[in-house]
Amino acid sequence: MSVFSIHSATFPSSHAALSLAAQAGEVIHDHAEIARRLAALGVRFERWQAAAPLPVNADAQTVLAAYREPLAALKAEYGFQSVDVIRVQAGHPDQETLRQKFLAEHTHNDFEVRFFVEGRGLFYLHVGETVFALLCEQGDLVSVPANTSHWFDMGETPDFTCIRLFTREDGWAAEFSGDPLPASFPSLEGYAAAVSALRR
Ligand SMILES: CSCCC(=O)/C(O)=C/O
Ligand SMILES: [Fe+2]
Ligand code: NI
Repeated sequence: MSVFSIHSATFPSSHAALSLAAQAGEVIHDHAEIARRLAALGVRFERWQAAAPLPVNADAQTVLAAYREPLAALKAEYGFQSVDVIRVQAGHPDQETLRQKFLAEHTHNDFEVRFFVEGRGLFYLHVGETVFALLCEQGDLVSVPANTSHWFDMGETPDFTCIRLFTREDGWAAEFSGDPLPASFPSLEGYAAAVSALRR
């Protein structure tokens, strides 16, 4: 279940799930409603299905082949120049380096498009004084507009595979803000626990 929630950018908690539950302004679970709210921010959020079942831990070529048609449509629509597949699971040799890189607030001068082939991850979008948390899961396609501040948490025990599309040949490039804001927000695990507590 994808989840979208809205916070003040001055959210004071330090990884406290209960305090998130108490302070979250609004938490939305309905995919169509999440998509509608995100569209107002210029974010595209869709649910996709693989044309064929994918073997677990399929290689990049197999993953890209499974989504050939929707990817071709996206490339035609936006002129993407390069595509990659990123898979990070617990025990990945670069797990901590990658986690810290994506946890740092950054922007791209490029439109960021990510499709979750497997697993899950948590995007935080920082727009003005508001932070929007978006828990993405297998099947979710999300775009982040160029120059929108954001960060991403894969969690302490990461498990995700994403297709990433870039409008530049050289792929991932980011500008880091150095803003300490991400440290005051819950991790993927803390966030997931808080939203499931809210549903009980
Ligand atoms: C969810 S794909 C890995 C993270 C990434 O590429 C990115 O740009 C996060 O902001
Ligand atoms: Fe990014
Ligand atoms: Ni800021």
